[in-house]
Order: sequence, then C-alpha cells, then structure tokens
Amino acid sequence: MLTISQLQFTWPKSSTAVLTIPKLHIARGEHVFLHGPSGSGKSTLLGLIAGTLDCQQGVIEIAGTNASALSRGQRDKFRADHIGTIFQNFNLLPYLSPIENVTLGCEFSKKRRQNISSQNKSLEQEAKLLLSDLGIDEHTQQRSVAELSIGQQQRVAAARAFIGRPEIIIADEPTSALDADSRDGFIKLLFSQAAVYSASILFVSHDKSLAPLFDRQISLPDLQQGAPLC
Ligand SMILES: Nc1ncnc2c1ncn2[C@@H]1O[C@H](COP(=O)(O)OP(=O)(O)OP(=O)(O)O)[C@@H](O)[C@H]1O
Repeated sequence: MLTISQLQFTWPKSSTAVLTIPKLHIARGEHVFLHGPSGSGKSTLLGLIAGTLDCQQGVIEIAGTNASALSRGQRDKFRADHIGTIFQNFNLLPYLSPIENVTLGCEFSKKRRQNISSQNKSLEQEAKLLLSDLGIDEHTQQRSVAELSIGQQQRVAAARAFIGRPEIIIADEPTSALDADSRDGFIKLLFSQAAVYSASILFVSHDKSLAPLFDRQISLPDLQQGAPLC
C-alpha cells in the first residue's frame, strides 16, 4: 500500500538531511506504530507521505501511484482521494456539527463520494453510520463540535478520516490528550473501522505503551539506519 525507497529530505537552510530512509513498506491492512525522539523527523515523514512537503529525493509510492512524481496540485487531489488524516489538534470546524465535519472529509474528492454512492448510501447516511460505529450517538451527532469532549472530538476526526474509504490513514499523536483507557479504546475503534475495508494505518506517537496493540512498530532512528524492517 505504501512503499518508500531511497528517500532523503533536507529542510531549507539546514546543512544535513533530517530524513534518510533506504526502504519502508507498509502492506494493505497493516497497522504500523512509528516512534522516535522529539525532532527525529516523524512529522516531516508524515508530511512527505501526505504530499504537503515536496519529496526532494527518492520515491514514495501509495496505492500503486508514484505520489512523489506528482505536482503540488496533483498531490492535493491525490491526498483527498487516497489518504485519511487525524492530527493532534483534530482540525475540526467548531461551529459545525459532527455530521457536517465528517462529510467535509469528502468535499474535495469525487472518488471518495463515488465510493459511498456505489454502496447505495448518501454522504450523510455514511457520516452517521461512521459516527455511530465510533461511539457518537445520534443526539451528539447533531450538536456543535465545540460542545464535545476531547475524546468525542477525536472520534469525529477519525470518522472524517475514514469517510469514503481512503486506502491509508495517517495519524500524528491523535491520542496525546487522552488517559490510558481512552487511548486504548480509541485505537481499538480505529482498528475495527480499518478492518471494514482493509485500510492501512500509520500511527505516530511518543507513547510506546501503545506499540503492542499494532501489527508492527518502527523506530524512526532505526529506519534511518536501514534496519531490515520491510
Ligand atoms: N518548517 C520547518 N522548517 C525548518 N525545519 C523544520 C521545520 N519543521 C521541522 N523542522 C526540523 O526538522 C526536524 C524534525 O522535525 P519534526 O517535527 O519532523 O520531528 P518530530 O519527530 O515529529 O518531533 P516531535 O516528536 O517533537 O513532534 C527538527 O529538527 C525540526 O526543527
């Protein structure tokens, strides 16, 4: 689902590369936990995979497409079609309801909207189903997101990532504001949703106690040294 080869990335004005990754492969449906010290380049790697950063050297192949060869505009469209994202601050629109926030996940992707209509469902029906599966009841689905707890907002952000069945979900520290029980519960919900259509998950966190829940864990410093991880 995701294959990276010979990737190198240097920030402007820096004399050394922050990332040098010989090889990384994540299979379809695989759940991978990525950890590493602060400043080791985890968010930079996610930015390169998501296509918000230009790949300077190497190849990033996602769902059979060489995403690193696309223009910036093509990468924006590619991301909308194929990648669901969940970030630490969730990036939800607070004055909209959970349903409205989740349907926005398909706003820029005809492909994701088609994936839903091919199952004979409307966008709103799919948003409601996802929110229910992720534990947001019908009453809460209609409220304004600003009135929801952090845990509820996090589940809305997850539903928005999954809507329209993107092949890969990338998550950057999405559980940092939660207690240990809520963190485990959230990750299990994430996995059960991913299992519905074999989505791959790349999950970044400092909290190594979460690693055993995943199929595989990767240390970014090890990856940079080219340890046999794929
Ligand atoms: N926009 C930027 N411009 C220049 N350098 C940057 C930029 N963003 C990050 N860096 C540098 O790249 C390195 C890696 O940063 P990055 O945020 O990817 O690390 P991280 O592993 O995600 O850290 P953390 O765990 O603290 O979030 C750091 O040295 C950082 O200073």
